[in-house]
Amino acid sequence: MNTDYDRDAWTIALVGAPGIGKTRFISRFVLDDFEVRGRAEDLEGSTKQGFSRKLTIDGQNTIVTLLDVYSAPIALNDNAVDAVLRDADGFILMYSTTSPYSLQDVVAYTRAVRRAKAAEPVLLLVANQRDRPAQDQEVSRREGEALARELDCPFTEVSAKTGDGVDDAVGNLVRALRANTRRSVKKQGRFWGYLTRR
Ligand SMILES: Nc1nc2c(ncn2[C@@H]2O[C@H](COP(=O)(O)OP(=O)(O)OP(=O)(O)O)[C@@H](O)[C@H]2O)c(=O)[nH]1
Repeated sequence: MNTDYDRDAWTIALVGAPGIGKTRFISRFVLDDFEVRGRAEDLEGSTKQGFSRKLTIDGQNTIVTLLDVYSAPIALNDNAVDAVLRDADGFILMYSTTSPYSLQDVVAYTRAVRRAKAAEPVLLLVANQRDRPAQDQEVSRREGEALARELDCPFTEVSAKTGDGVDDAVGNLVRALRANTRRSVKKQGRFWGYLTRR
């Protein structure tokens, strides 16, 4: 039995406009279920509680906890929400491809995340609802990519409904978080080396 999951544990907060599919994304990732019912009912309406799944990414056992951060605009200036954001390791900035407004909102949510975190946060821009029919698609891939360049973070498209891209999105964010930790450990090493040489 492998017991080393908690050596690689990450908390990821989902932020974005109301009604774009954050809860369904969590349900899909944690329970492999889209319809929020039964056990998944517990996913609704939480701020601080996360929903965790054990999985293996690149051969390393991992626990990923997803937090559905309350998304009402007022929460952008809320101390309780700031505290939740501060505790998260990484962030999924989500919008829906069916809502240009939700794309615009990402900028304000990103600002809230950057304000809450002391160091530069590890971000992933995620476009949800890619399964919806062409006539419902109001935000192009190109617009998503342009915003990702502006925010200086990677970008991916998913569907919480079909599950397409969901595990890959979380996996890629975990890889970025691991790389970020290795970089800061290296920096700390250089700092200690500098101090001990003096
Ligand atoms: N077709 C399709 N519908 C989706 C998808 N994701 C979410 N939805 C629908 O969008 C609606 C809102 O989904 P939620 O997961 O509750 O959205 P939310 O962002 O958590 O909403 P708040 O809790 O208000 O912040 C639901 O009716 C879902 O069925 C998706 O990938 N594809």
